[in-house]
Amino acid sequence: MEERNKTLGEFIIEKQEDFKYSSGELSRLINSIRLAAKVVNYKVNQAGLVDITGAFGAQNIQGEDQQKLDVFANDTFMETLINREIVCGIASEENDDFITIKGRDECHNNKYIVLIDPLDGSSNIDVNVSVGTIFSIYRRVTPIGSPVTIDDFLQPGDAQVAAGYVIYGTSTMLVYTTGRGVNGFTLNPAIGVFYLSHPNMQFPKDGTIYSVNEGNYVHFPQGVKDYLKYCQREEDNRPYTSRYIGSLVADIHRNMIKGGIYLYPTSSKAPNGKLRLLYECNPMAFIAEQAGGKASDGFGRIMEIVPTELHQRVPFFCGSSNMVDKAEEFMAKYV
Ligand SMILES: O=P(O)(O)OC[C@H]1O[C@](O)(COP(=O)(O)O)[C@@H](O)[C@@H]1O
Ligand SMILES: [Mg+2]
Ligand SMILES: [Mg+2]
Repeated sequence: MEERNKTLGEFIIEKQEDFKYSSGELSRLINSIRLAAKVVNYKVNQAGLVDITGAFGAQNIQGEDQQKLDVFANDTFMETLINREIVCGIASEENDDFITIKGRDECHNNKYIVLIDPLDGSSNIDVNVSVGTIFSIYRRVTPIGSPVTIDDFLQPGDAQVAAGYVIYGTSTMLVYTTGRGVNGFTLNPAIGVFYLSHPNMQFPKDGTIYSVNEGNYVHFPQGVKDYLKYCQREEDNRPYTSRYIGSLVADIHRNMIKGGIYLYPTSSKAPNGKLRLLYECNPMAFIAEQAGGKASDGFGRIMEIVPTELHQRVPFFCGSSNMVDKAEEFMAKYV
């Protein structure tokens, strides 16, 4: 079968031996995420027609006003993952704490845990701009059969078994890695099947796009300010183009295809940055590095950070390797 016409299901079966832990569960887990993504995609596409936009009327542990679609997406992914008996624990941006799941035998015999940002780019839901879902998969570190603990979730990004995202955009794509490169699948909405449309995705080493919320400029560290001035200076192939969608998944997806860097630095409003290490930065970093890009906190690899809290935030610089290197050069001047 021609590579590009392969379905996600066929790809998963074929690549099964590629998974770090060649077990049926991981492929069934990726398949579960595919199913949930289709349900969320259907709702995202109805956002203008049914009452699924606007605030839900509650705040999450991050102190953010939950949007109705945040809650719908969270419920959908949670129910799908719980009912499929593959994972022993789930942590979500929308849940204060992680949840543990017992198998049919009422024991904790499943070996994978999932961390998820069910709806990324919440500020864009009501204005018909691309949003996404981000997921990160680990093998538990506590003994199989014993109760899941926070230690199973506080693992560095380098321990991820798989990670990926769904982008609900002009088309809906599922992009994921199991540590053997990055592959992108586009949904044919007419028949509800994901097809391999972007095999072996690669981050260009260089780019001319930088993505940052420049509204926070005055609060940025001096190294970031200097790097942005470098991007804007009339030299070589600069000034670069500034493109910021406000949905992490969409900004990084575009930069992975075209070349570019995404930055969410610290600021007075976000002393540790805004993005969460476990279910935003680590999975996007795994994707970026597997595609030949880089992901840093401004000084070192994101995936080497040893987490201390479920919802901890970190500064995030992610994209074309030469651009991340240059940004780190400017940051290093002020340590
Ligand atoms: O509006 P800001 O402060 O620029 O933040 C935008 C960033 O915040 C996020 O929306 C955070 O994700 P959530 O929408 O999942 O909370 C990112 O997707 C995006 O890159
Ligand atoms: Mg997010
Ligand atoms: Mg979110």
